[in-house]
Amino acid sequence: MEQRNERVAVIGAGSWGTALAMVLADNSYEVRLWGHKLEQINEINEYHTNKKYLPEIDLPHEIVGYFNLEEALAGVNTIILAVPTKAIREVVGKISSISKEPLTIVHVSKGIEPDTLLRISEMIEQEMSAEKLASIVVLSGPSHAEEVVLRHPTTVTVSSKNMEAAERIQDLFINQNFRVYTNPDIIGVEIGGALKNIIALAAGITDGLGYGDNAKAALMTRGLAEIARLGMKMGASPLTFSGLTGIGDLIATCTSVHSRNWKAGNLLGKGHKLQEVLDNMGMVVEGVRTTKAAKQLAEKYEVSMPITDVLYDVLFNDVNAKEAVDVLMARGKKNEMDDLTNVLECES
Ligand SMILES: NC(=O)C1=CN([C@@H]2O[C@H](COP(=O)(O)OP(=O)(O)OC[C@H]3O[C@@H](n4cnc5c(N)ncnc54)[C@H](OP(=O)(O)O)[C@@H]3O)[C@@H](O)[C@H]2O)C=CC1
Ligand SMILES: O=C(CO)COP(=O)(O)O
Repeated sequence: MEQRNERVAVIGAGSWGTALAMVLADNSYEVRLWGHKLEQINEINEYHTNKKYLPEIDLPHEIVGYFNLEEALAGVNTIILAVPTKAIREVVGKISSISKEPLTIVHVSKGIEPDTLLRISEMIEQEMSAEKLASIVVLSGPSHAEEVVLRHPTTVTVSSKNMEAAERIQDLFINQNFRVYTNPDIIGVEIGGALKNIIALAAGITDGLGYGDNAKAALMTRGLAEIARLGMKMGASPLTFSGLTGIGDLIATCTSVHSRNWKAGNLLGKGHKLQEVLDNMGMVVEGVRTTKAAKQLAEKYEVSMPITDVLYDVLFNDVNAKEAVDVLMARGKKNEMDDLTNVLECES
């Protein structure tokens, strides 16, 4: 395929940034992959590998690694921002001070900032000078990097306040293996992607405790109910939670050995301490910080989020994982239709 004229810079050379760079290279764009570790960038350019994050994979030679951010951004008007939520402000601040042209920023991170309780698109809006920002687009959905780089069929969703920009990004990424949908509900898309990590941690814990499929199905179903309850209060459409960035990503993350959130939960369920688990993971486990943020959001919006509550206690108050499950099971009786009725009321 002939190379397309547009250059795209992927900012963040971890698992997801590298996988998305490969999709763009498959689509014949000139891809610049920026990372903040010189040794890793040298590895990408000399050996065409990124062994720490994707050990088995050879990268296409069209992907060029950049260590200098100014050089990576030169002549570029679309960037893919693929750093953990914790690093968003620092990295976007640097981009804002360097960029010369208005940029479309496609963020692919799944988190909420504790304390400010902002979604990632809102954090970007705060850090980027208005005159340097063309549009913000979020790309989310059930998409483990490890499968995307094998070109296994994957579906994702893009959303933005500016749907023309979202459609442009749909065209940028879509190919035979990577199918991209649009959804105008940016709140629902960002909330679903961030909060499924909490439930994936919890699913890992019950698997680690040896509880099996019934417990996991219960967590996923009741987890989606509490995500949707909060999301609707924040202004999301309930329908988004039955889409790719809701139930779709929840299934992928709660049931996959690739998920870092599931893996971390699994180790916690087996009795390991949180700090030890995080120290050994070597990659981001977004759900830990997001649990803090979601607990604060539940208080702010006065929404009941029992799974988030007990997970918070396991992570931050040293509550034993088995006791936390006992707390969930001993809650007062409920009518399952209460949540479903809320959804119908919201739709009417
Ligand atoms: N992995 C996946 O399959 C998917 C991930 N996501 C989301 O994408 C986001 C990124 O995740 P992922 O790539 O998997 O994470 P990884 O842990 O695999 O990689 C994160 C990358 O960001 C870099 N980084 C961290 N802090 C900074 C900083 N301050 N400045 C510059 N670079 C920094 C890391 O560098 P260093 O090597 O130095 O740590 C690393 O290269 C997360 O929000 C995640 O939820 C979404 C969908 C799929
Ligand atoms: O979001 C993901 C897949 O859609 C990746 O999940 P983890 O961060 O748990 O690996």
